[in-house]
Amino acid sequence: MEILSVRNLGKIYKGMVSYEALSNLDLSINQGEFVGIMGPSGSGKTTLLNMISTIDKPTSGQIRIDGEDPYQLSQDKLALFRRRELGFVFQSFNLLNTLTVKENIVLPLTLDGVGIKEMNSRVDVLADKLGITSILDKRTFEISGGQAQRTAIARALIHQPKLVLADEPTGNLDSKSARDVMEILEERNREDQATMMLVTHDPVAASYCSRVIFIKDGQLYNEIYYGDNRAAFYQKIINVLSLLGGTGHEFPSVRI
Ligand SMILES: Nc1ncnc2c1ncn2[C@@H]1O[C@H](COP(=O)(O)OP(=O)(O)OP(=O)(O)O)[C@@H](O)[C@H]1O
Repeated sequence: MEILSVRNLGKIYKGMVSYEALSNLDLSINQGEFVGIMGPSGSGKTTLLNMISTIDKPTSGQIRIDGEDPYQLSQDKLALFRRRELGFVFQSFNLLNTLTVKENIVLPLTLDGVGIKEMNSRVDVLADKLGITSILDKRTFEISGGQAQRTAIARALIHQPKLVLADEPTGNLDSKSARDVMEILEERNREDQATMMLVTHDPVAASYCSRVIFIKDGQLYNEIYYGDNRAAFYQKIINVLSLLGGTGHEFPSVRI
């Protein structure tokens, strides 16, 4: 079943000089897929993510999430749609520092008026899966970057959204924590069929996806699927990146 459908998407930033950041982009993500988006700096990844996460409006084309065109919704319904149907994971974690880990995780449920018992049971199950049970009562300044990102992932998954959108989720982590976070995302995708789209510069992170889509100059460049194993997929990703161009800084060639 198709969860995300992007058709003929175009975005022109208007200013002193207009800039076409995306043009005629088609993309579709099925239920249970874990899709990585890669491309050189300035290729349009963030623009695409902003359109899908309903933060910014496309200039042309159409986006449907589970059959719904979010841009046809009123402002109120759009806010509700974003909160209920989407989950977000950011590079900078975006946790609220005045709240505990647990309070951060249940925030989407609190806003939706879910009962305490239901909330507690969902947190317990998810915290166990993510290995953060022992830090649930800590404040965010008392936990590590890796633990903060796991907390953010728990918050993104707690309301069982249709689509989880992750923007460079490993960007602020050391390589060990980055792998842990990717393993957790991959596990939740595989075991719970959580549908995910991840924008990343990191080929190691991308190698945990089931498919990687490459964008160049605002257009689809190529896509590759996970084959037999992660090492081989990583190598395929590196090969496409080297064809795409870009600097070593943009695409760190960390070995697996
Ligand atoms: N608000 C804006 N106004 C004008 N141009 C913009 C705006 N936002 C982005 N752009 C331009 O659109 C193009 C695509 O930008 P975008 O941020 O989507 O790229 P990206 O692939 O996410 O890059 P990076 O990997 O560096 O984050 C770039 O050339 C950028 O300069």
